[in-house]
This record gives sequence, structure tokens and C-alpha cells, in this order.
Amino acid sequence: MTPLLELSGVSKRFGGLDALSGIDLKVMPGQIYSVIGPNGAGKTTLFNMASCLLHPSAGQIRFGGQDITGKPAHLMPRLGMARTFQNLAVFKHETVIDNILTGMHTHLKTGILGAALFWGPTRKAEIAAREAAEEIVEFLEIETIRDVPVGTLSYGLQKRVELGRALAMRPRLLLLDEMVSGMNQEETEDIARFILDIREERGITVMMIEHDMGIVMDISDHVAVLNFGRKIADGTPQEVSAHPAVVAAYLGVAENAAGGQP
Ligand SMILES: Nc1ncnc2c1ncn2[C@@H]1O[C@H](COP(=O)(O)OP(=O)(O)OP(=O)(O)O)[C@@H](O)[C@H]1O
Repeated sequence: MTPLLELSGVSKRFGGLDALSGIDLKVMPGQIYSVIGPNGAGKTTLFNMASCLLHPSAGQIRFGGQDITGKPAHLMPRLGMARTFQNLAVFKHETVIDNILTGMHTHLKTGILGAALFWGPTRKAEIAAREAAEEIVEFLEIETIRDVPVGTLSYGLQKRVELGRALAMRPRLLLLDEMVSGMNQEETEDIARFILDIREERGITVMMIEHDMGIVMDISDHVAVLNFGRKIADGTPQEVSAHPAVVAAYLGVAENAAGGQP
């Protein structure tokens, strides 16, 4: 089976710093794939390169079998890749439903001129987009807040809206950057359930960066561990959590935090 996303020998250098060095990884269709590692390990840099916001200094990135190395980021939604960001990326003054509708516009090809010339098909596309947006609202259980401006909602609900907008792009691959950070236990469990349903019911492959080991261990099929820009382990949650290099990397962090020697 062809990997949905494949990084081969990917490196990224910022000035004198090797943020990533020779990363190889394969995300297979249907997987929930987590990327973990201590702060500064290179996780966000990896996501930025996978979504073409940054381009690698060396190596190749393939998406759906197609070489996307060096391609502009704005093409990614059309190719079937959507993402959420570590910092909230929502339109705070817009309502929940309007935020989700903005995700649909990747697939609405007709602009104002098209609307004037082809009122019929454009109208149909708009109606279909609205129906799909309503269906996402229902799926994410946010019907009661559909007309509320997003900025007035709790952080956990705003993240849920951001997830809805990414789903509206109808991706094959969904990249989730620290989705549950800052969420309470109940909100985290809701997100874990949504991610499982996104894979089961929508057939979307999910790749996520997470610091919350509970959700990583509970729902991932595969985990890659980064440390100082290198992949130090790769396998099932059970395999990586027992891997000596992973234990040492996390122990080093804990000892540093406690003022001990790494
Ligand atoms: N644009 C940039 N210019 C220079 N250095 C950068 C840039 N982006 C990231 N870095 C550096 O690259 C390294 C990896 O950073 P990155 O943000 O990818 O780590 P991370 O694993 O996502 O960390 P965190 O868990 O804290 O979000 C860090 O040393 C960081 O300071």
C-alpha cells in the first residue's frame, strides 16, 4: 500500500541550527499517527514542512504518492490536506457556522462572476456546502452554539470549531497540532472520541502532535518520537513507551525540570 504521507531524509536547518535531521517516516492510509517529543524537538517544524508552510533543506516529501517538496502551501487543501494550529486559528467575530463554511470554500470553485453567469449550479453548490457544514456542526455536537460568535466561546469549544473548519475542507489527511493542550479532562475525552470517529466514519487519516500522553497512548496506531531534531523511535504506543531512548529523552526532561543532571 502506498503511504498517504512519506518523508524521506528530510532535514531543516535554521541558520546554524539543525531543527530536523534526516527524518524518514510513513503515514499509512487510515492511521492515527502521533508525533511526540520534548519541547523544541522539531515537531512543529515537521508539520510545517509536511503542509509545505516550510520547505526542507534536504529530502523529499510525498503526499498520496505525489512529490510535494517545495510546492506552495495554498495547494495543500485542494490536494486533500487540512490542519489545525498550535495557536487558535479561527475568525473570532464570525459565528460557528460561518467559520465552518470558510473551510468549504476550498471546494466552491465559482466566484462572483460565476454566480452571475451560472446562478443555478452556483446556488446548488452553496446549498450543498451549507448542508455539509450543518452536518459537521451536528457531528461535533455544537448545534446549540451554531450562531454564536466564536470569540465568546470557551477555548475548548473554539478548538472544536477550528477542527470543524478543517473537516469542512474534506481532507484525506488531517494534521492536528496540540489539539488538547489547555483542555480539561472532559474536553480531552470528547476530542479523543471525535478523532476516532473522524477516522472510522469519515475515513480520514489523522496525524497529530501531542504532549498529552494519555490521548497518544489511548488512540494512536503509530507513534514517532523526536528528540533534538532526530527520530529516536517509531512504533506502536507500547513499543515506543518501552524504548530505552524514549525513556531517556523524557527522563532527561523531567530531571532538568527538577534541577537534576540529564
Ligand atoms: N523559524 C525558525 N527560525 C529559527 N529557529 C527555529 C524556527 N522555528 C523553529 N526553530 C527552532 O527549531 C527547533 C525545533 O522547534 P519546533 O518548534 O519545531 O519544536 P517543537 O517540538 O514543535 O517544540 P514545542 O513542543 O515546544 O512546540 C527549536 O530549537 C526552535 O527554536
